[in-house]
Order: sequence, then structure tokens, then C-alpha cells
Amino acid sequence: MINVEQVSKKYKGADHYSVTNLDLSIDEKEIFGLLGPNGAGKTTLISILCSLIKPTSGSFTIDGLTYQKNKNVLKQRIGIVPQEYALYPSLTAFENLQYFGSMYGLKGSKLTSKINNTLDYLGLLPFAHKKINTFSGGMKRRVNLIASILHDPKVLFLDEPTVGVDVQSKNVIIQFLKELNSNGTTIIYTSHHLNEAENFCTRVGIIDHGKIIIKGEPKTLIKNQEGAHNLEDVFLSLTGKALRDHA
Ligand SMILES: Nc1ncnc2c1ncn2[C@@H]1O[C@H](COP(=O)(O)OP(=O)(O)OP(=O)(O)O)[C@@H](O)[C@H]1O
Repeated sequence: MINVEQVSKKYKGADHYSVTNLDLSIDEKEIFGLLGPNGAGKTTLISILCSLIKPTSGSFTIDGLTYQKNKNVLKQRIGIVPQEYALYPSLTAFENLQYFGSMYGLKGSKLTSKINNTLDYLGLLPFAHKKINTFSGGMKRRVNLIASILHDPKVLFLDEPTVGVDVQSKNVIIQFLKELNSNGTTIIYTSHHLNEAENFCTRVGIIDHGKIIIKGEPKTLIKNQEGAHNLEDVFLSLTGKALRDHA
């Protein structure tokens, strides 16, 4: 479904590469977790795959297609949940979702029922006609998520979809993503919640200094890492305990 070959990225003016000669292959219907310390290159990689930024070198395909030749087709096949909210604060949840749906050519009763059903699944139907600027962080994350899946993408990219949300919101978001996946959506997500990734992902890749240092099924990675009881143990063994502050 996704094939990445030797992708590198050096931002303009930067003195180092954020992603270096990265190879990655993700199968259809996987839930792939991209894990790594702050500054490891997760957002950069996901932004490249969503065509939000261009790689400095290397190539990749999604569903066998490149953006160079198939930008509009790929736009319909992928969904993007960015780290920052992409919502209009002075519009209601419903108005926001109508707007995002219309960007994918959706309209009428089909769009309305999709919005209402999904708001309902995610516990937001009673707030459908309230303005986003009255919503909590967890509620905004859920609307942000709905905005990205109205067009039923085959592949969904999520950059830290559960950051800053309470346990209840997190559970419903993960439940919803599992449901999408069981209906055929391939999911690639980044997270700092290793426990969540351990339970949610079919495979994870740990990325550090722009390179994937290990990838595989969480259970296998834990079994193969001496002394590891969970994914966090594997992560710390491989990436160390030093802080990753940078400015
Ligand atoms: N627009 C930019 N210009 C220059 N350097 C950047 C830019 N965006 C990111 N970087 C650098 O690229 C590297 C990777 O950053 P990236 O945001 O991809 O990491 P990350 O793994 O997503 O981190 P976090 O977990 O903190 O979100 C870092 O060194 C960062 O400082």
C-alpha cells in the first residue's frame, strides 16, 4: 500500500537531515505506528507521505501511485489528521464538517447523514450545532478526526491523534480508528503513547535521528529485546534516556 525508498529530507537552511535514506513498506489494512523521541522525524516523514512537504531525495508510492502523476486521485484516497487543529473556531462542528466534506465534492443528504452518524459514534451529536471555540481539546480532536474521513479514504495518516485528550476521548478515538481499520482503512499514525501503540498497532517502527532503527509487531519486538516487558522498555533500550531538547 505504501512503499518508501531512500527518502531524505533536509529543511531549507537546516544544518542536518531530518529524515535520512529511509525505506519503509506498509501493507494494506495495517495499523502502523511511527514512534520516536521529540525531533526524531515522525512529523517530517508523515508530512512527506501526505505531500504537505517535498522530500529532498528519494521516492515513494501510495496505492502504487506517485503524487507527481496522480495528485487528485491520491487526494481522494488519503485522509490527513494533522497535529494542529484545522478547524474554524467560530463555526459549529456541523458547519466545519460540511465545509470539509464539500472540499471532497460531498454534499446533500449523504454528507449530512455521514456527519451525523460519525458525530454520534464519537459522542458529539448533542454538540453538533455548537461553535468549535466552546469545545474542549478532546472534542476538537474528535471533530478534527471526522473532518479527515468524510470521504472514506483508503489510507489515513494521523499525527498524534490522541495528544492532550482525556482517557475517555482517547478510548473512543482508538475504538473509532479500529472500526475504520476493520472496514479496510490502512492507518499510519504517530504517537508518544507507547502503551496505546502496543495495543493498537499491527506493527510499529521506532524512528530516531531520521532513521527507522527497528520495526515489527509489538509482541515480537518485546520478545526479542532482552529484559523488555513492554514497548516502552524496547523504546528506551534503543533510543536511550537522554533528553532530546533542541531549539
Ligand atoms: N520547518 C522546519 N525547518 C527546519 N527544521 C525543521 C522543520 N521542521 C522540523 N525540523 C527539524 O526536523 C527534525 C525532525 O522534526 P519532526 O518535527 O519531524 O520530529 P518529530 O519526531 O515529529 O518530533 P515531535 O515528537 O517533537 O513532534 C527536528 O530536528 C526539527 O527541529
